[in-house]
Amino acid sequence: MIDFFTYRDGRLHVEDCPVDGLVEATGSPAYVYSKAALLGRFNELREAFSELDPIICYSIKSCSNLNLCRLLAEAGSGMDVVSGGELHRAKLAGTDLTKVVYAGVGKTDDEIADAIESGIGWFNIESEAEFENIASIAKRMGRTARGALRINPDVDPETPHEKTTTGKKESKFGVDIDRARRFFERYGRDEHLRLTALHLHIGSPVYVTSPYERAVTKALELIEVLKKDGFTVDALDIGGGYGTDYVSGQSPAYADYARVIVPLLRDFRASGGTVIVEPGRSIAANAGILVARVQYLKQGGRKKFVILDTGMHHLIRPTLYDAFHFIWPTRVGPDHEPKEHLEAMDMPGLEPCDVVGPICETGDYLALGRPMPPVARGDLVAVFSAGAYGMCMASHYNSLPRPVEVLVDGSEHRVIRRRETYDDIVALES
Ligand SMILES: Cc1ncc(COP(=O)(O)O)c(C=O)c1O
Ligand SMILES: N[C@@H](CCCC[NH3+])C(=O)O
Repeated sequence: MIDFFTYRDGRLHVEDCPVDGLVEATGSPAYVYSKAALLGRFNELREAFSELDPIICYSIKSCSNLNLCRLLAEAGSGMDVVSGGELHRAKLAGTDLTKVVYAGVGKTDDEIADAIESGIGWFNIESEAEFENIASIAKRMGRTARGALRINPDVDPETPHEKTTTGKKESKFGVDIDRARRFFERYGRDEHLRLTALHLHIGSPVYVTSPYERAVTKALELIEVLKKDGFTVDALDIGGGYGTDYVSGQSPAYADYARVIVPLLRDFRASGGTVIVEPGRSIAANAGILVARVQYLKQGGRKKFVILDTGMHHLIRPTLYDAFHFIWPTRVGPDHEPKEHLEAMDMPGLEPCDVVGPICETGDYLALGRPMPPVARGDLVAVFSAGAYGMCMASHYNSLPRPVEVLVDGSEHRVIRRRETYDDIVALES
């Protein structure tokens, strides 16, 4: 099982907190996070890449609750943001703003001015038009900002779903690597937006290390060419995308990625270059679960449906990317205590179920044909590895409130975002 989410005597615990007891107190559905898991992953990453002493910019989009951002900022993390709203969160979390990188293809004038005013580290520049706009805003403000050109190294990240590939040619993100020299020729001497860095982000999740190897190698070759052209690139942001265990043991450890990446960047670092990484999923995904209550069981033809009080409106990944999330009751008999996800689904006495939500969409499911131990109306189930791209992608579709968010620390738990009410849902409507 995943660290800090373990079964003891048939009861799922988050750290030392039994989940069923916790959810009796908070109600369901609930996103439940483990502080130790979150910080454990952050420290594991820092350790694995320590030789490069990178600026770690946690990717806020993956799980944006302020309490979690604050824990990471306190541990020394910078932030990767893609909007004014995320920059606002980074500020509220107490982030060192010089360690903020700002990506996104559609930054507005107001967002840009705010980021310049805030003194962020780098704008990750996604197009020629955007460069010109940021440079002219900085000039008007009498300020200087730093930019990193986002390049598409055109490597296949081998992500499991085409919707999460980003670093190939003809992607809306960044510019093709072949255009980079021209980009520097045109803009590399600007005084208000100093183009001194490169950025890449090849996709997410990337379960193999070789695409990083190819992408970083291409970036370093480009840096050499740019140097000969008379430009200095003193920072390289290699993005995020590291995998996580949706299925036990599915993903390489940070140390495996580092084994490939660190040697490539050793000389760049030794010559004074700054390395930046932007992990999101790999820090947050296995720090959180979504706990829901079984509302009804239903037979449809030969199919058995387990109908929950959560669904695609709270966790859209299965619907959007055909993503796998291990789902298991929070209380089980001795025959059904899971150790590994795939092995668990081979246990005797399971029945294939479609695990679905209350939303009026056929696509509203969390799993199809999934072997599950017997469950009854009123039981709680946990959807694992839901810490990243869970709550932050949740919606009010069908006017349903979003779940409460709870943080566990040892045997204590604390509500870090209260459950929404119906009044919250209509609060902004006149
Ligand atoms: C530019 C950028 N950086 C970082 C990330 C974080 O990726 P992940 O959560 O897979 O680490 C993303 C999302 O894919 C991204 O678009
Ligand atoms: N939201 C995604 C992947 C895209 C990450 C952001 N570029 C997921 O749930 O897996």
